[in-house]
Amino acid sequence: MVAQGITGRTRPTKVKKQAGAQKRKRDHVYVEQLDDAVAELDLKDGAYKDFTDLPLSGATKAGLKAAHFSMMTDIQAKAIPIALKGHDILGAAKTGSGKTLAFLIPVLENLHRLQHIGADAGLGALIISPTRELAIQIFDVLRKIGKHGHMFAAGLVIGGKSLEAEREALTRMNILVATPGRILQHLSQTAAFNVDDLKMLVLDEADRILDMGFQRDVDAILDYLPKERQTMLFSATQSSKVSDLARLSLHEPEYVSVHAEDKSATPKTLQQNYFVCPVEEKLDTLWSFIQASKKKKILCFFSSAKMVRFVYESFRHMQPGIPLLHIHGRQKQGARLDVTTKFGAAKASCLFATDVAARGLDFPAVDFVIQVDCPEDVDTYIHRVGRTARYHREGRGVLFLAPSEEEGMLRRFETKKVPIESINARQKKKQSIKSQLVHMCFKDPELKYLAQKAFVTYTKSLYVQKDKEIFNIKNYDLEAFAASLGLPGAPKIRFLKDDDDKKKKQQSRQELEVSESDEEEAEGKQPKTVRTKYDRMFERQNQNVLADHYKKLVQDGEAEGASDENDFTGDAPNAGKDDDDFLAVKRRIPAEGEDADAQGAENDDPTASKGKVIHLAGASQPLIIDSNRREKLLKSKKKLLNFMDKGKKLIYDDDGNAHEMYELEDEDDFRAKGLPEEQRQKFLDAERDAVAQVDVLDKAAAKAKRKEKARKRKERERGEVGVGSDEEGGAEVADAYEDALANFRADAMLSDDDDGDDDEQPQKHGKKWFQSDSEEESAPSKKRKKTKSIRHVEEPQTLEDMEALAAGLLS
Ligand SMILES: Nc1ncnc2c1ncn2[C@@H]1O[C@H](COP(=O)(O)OP(=O)(O)OP(=O)(O)O)[C@@H](O)[C@H]1O
Repeated sequence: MVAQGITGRTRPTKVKKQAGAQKRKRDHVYVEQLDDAVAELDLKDGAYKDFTDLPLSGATKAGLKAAHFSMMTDIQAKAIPIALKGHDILGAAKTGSGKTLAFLIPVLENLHRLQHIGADAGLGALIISPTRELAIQIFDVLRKIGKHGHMFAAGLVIGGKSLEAEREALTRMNILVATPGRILQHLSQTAAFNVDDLKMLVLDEADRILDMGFQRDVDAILDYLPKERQTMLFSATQSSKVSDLARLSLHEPEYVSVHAEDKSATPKTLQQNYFVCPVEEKLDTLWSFIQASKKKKILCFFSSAKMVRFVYESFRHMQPGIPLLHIHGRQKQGARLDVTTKFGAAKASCLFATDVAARGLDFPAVDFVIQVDCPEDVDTYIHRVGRTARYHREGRGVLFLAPSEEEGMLRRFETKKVPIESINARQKKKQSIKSQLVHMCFKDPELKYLAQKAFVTYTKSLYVQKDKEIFNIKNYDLEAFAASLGLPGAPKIRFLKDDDDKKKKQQSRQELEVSESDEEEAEGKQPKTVRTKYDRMFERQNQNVLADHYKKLVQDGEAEGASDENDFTGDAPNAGKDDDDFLAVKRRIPAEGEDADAQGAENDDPTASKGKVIHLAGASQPLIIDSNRREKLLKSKKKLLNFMDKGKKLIYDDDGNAHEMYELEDEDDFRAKGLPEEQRQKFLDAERDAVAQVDVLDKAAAKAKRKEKARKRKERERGEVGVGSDEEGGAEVADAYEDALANFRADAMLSDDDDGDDDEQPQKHGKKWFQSDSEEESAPSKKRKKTKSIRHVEEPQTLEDMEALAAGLLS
C-alpha cells in the first residue's frame, strides 16, 4: 500500500503545541464559516465557473492553484456544489471531461469540514476504481491537490504487496483509493480496520464496478460499510440499473448528467471513423497504418491478452520503427505501471492493450485510438476511444469492423449518439505481412504457439459475445484468419467442436424420434444422418433395452404387479443375444454376496436379474449396468478406458519369452544375499564406481577432442591446411558435433570442476525471439547478461531507450 500524510511540517514541540491549539481554534471558526457558505450554495446551472467561486478550504484552493486548475469543467461546475452539500450523486459525463476532480474536491472538503482527520478518526472516504492503473492515477491527483495544507492520511490499496505490510498503515488512513478485490480482502481479514465511521463512498467507472464482474465483491464490501453515508457514482456512460442503486442504498440521489442533451456521446474534438476489414486482413492493415504513423502516439485495443502478446511480439520482431509497448491484465503490476508511465511520457509510441487500459486512464496527447477487435458494446467503444481527445484536445478514433459486424454496430452507434463515419485504406500503401508471419511462426515454435493461442482466444471472444445479432461466429472466415496469423491451419477449437457434437447429438436424438414415429407410416425408411458404427450399435441396444424393459414392466405388471425394484433392475431374457458386438451382454448382475462367475449358468433366468453385466474387451472385471447413467457411460470411449486394465510393459529374453518389466525376486534368494541395507549400500557403491569410470573416459575423450580441435585450428592458422573437400568439411562438422556432445556430457557430470574452455561450449538454448512476461520480470540479472548479445530480446528501459531504439531502427 502506498500511504501518505498529505502534508507534514515540523516545528519545535512546545511552540508546536501552542500553535496547534491556536490553529485548531482558527480551524473551528473557519470550518463553521465554510459550513455556512456551503449551506448558501446556489445549485442553479452555471452559477459558478471558477474554482475560486466555491467555498473551498485554503488547502484545496492552494492545491488547485499549484496544479493550474482554475476554470471548472461542466461536470465539475454542476457536481461539486451538490456534493459539497452532502447529496448522493449519480454523475455521467463524457470521457476526459474532468470527473476525477468532481469527486475528489468534495471528498477533501467534506472530510475537512467534518474535521475527520487523524488516526483516531478512522476511514472517512473510500474511493473504488475497477483497475489498479486508474486507482494509481486517482491517488496521484488526490496527492497533487491535497498536499498543500490538508492533514489527512491517504493511502492506495491495490494489491501487489503483502497484506501484512498494508495492515498496520491501513488502520490510520482517512482516505483510501482501492480496487474492489483488495479492499474486500482487508475488510474481511484485517480486524483493526475500522470503517464504522465512513462518511463517503465513491465508485469511479461505476457502470463497470456495478456490472457482473465485480458484483459479488461490491456487495460484500457494502455489507461492511455503514448505511448512513454519502455515495457518489461517476462514469462516462450511465447505465446503472435501479437494482444497482438499491444495492448501494442511495438516498434521493441527484442525477448529474451534463452531456445528456448533446448530439454526441463523445467529445466534440474527437474524429471517429470505422474501416470495414475482414478479420484476415486486420494485421496487414494495422501494420500498414503503423508504418504510416511512426511519429504518432497510438493506442490499439484487442479483445484478449493473447492477441496483444502475439501482435506485440511479432510486430516487434519486424522492427516497425516506432517504440512498441503492450499492456494486459496478465502482466505483473510492476510491468503494467512501467508501461503506463512510458506510454504517458512518450511522444511517439504504439501501445497494444486489452480493455484493462480502456477506462479512466489519462494518457496525455494520444493521437489515435485504433480498435482492432470490435468492442463488445457501444459503452466499451466509448471508454476505449475516450483515451484520446481528452479535455478539449483533438484526437482520432478508428474502429476495424468485420463486414458482418458493420450493420449491427452502426445501428447501435446511432442509438447511443456516437457519430462515426466510414473510411477506406489507401490500397497503394497497404503492405502484406502474411508471409513474414508464416516465416516467423515456422522458425519460432513459441511464436507459433502464441499465434495459436491468439487465434483460439479471439475465436472464443467472438463465440461468447452476448450480442449475437452482431457477432455470429459463422460469419468469420476462421481458416483465413488463422493463415493471417502465420499459422498453417486453423487450430481445433474445443468449444466449437463441443457445440457441433451437441448439435449432432440433438439431431440424432430428433431423428431417432422422428424415425420411431415414422416407422409406423413408412416402414424401412432409414435416417439420413452420417452415423458411426458405434452410434448405430448403441441405438440398437438402447432400443432393445427400452423395449425389453418396457416389455418386462408390462409382463411383471400383468403377472405380479410391477414392483419398484423390478422397474429399475429388471432385464429381459434376450437382451444379451447380440454377440457380434464388442460390448456383449453375457450375464446378469449377481445378487449381493454371490460370485459373479458362479452366476453364468443362470444366464437365461429372468427372475435372477438385478441389472445388466457386460464384459469389455481388455477389462478384467465385468461392468454392471444398473442405471441409465452407467449406460450412457458406455458411449464415451474415454470413460470406458477407466474400466480397462492399464496394461503391462513386457520385455523379451533371448529365447523370446515375455517377462514383466519388473519381476519380484524370490524372497529366499533375496534374504540369502544379506541384510537389505547392506545390499542397498553395495548396489550404490557399484553404481558409483561405474559412473566414475565412465566419467574418466568421458573426460579423456573430451580432452582428446579439444586437443585435436586446437591442433586443427592451429594448422588452419598456419595455413598448412588447404581448401578441404566436401568430405573433409563434413568430417569437421561431425567433429564439432561430437565435440559439443562430449563437452555437454562432461558438463552434466562434472558441473563445477569442468576445465573445458568456455569458448567451445555448445549453445544449450536456441535463439529466443522473445521472453514471456513472467520471464521478463523474474529473470535474474545474471541471465540477462547471458542473453545480452541477442539485441532484439532486450526491452527498452526508458523513453530515451525507446527513442534511441526507434531511431536506430529507422536508420
Ligand atoms: N478544471 C480543469 N482544468 C483543466 N484541466 C482539467 C480540469 N479538470 C480536469 N482536467 C484535465 O482533464 C483530463 C481528464 O480528466 P479526468 O481524467 O478527470 O477525466 P474523466 O472524465 O475522469 O475521464 P474518463 O471518463 O475517461 O475517466 C485530465 O488530464 C485532467 O488533468
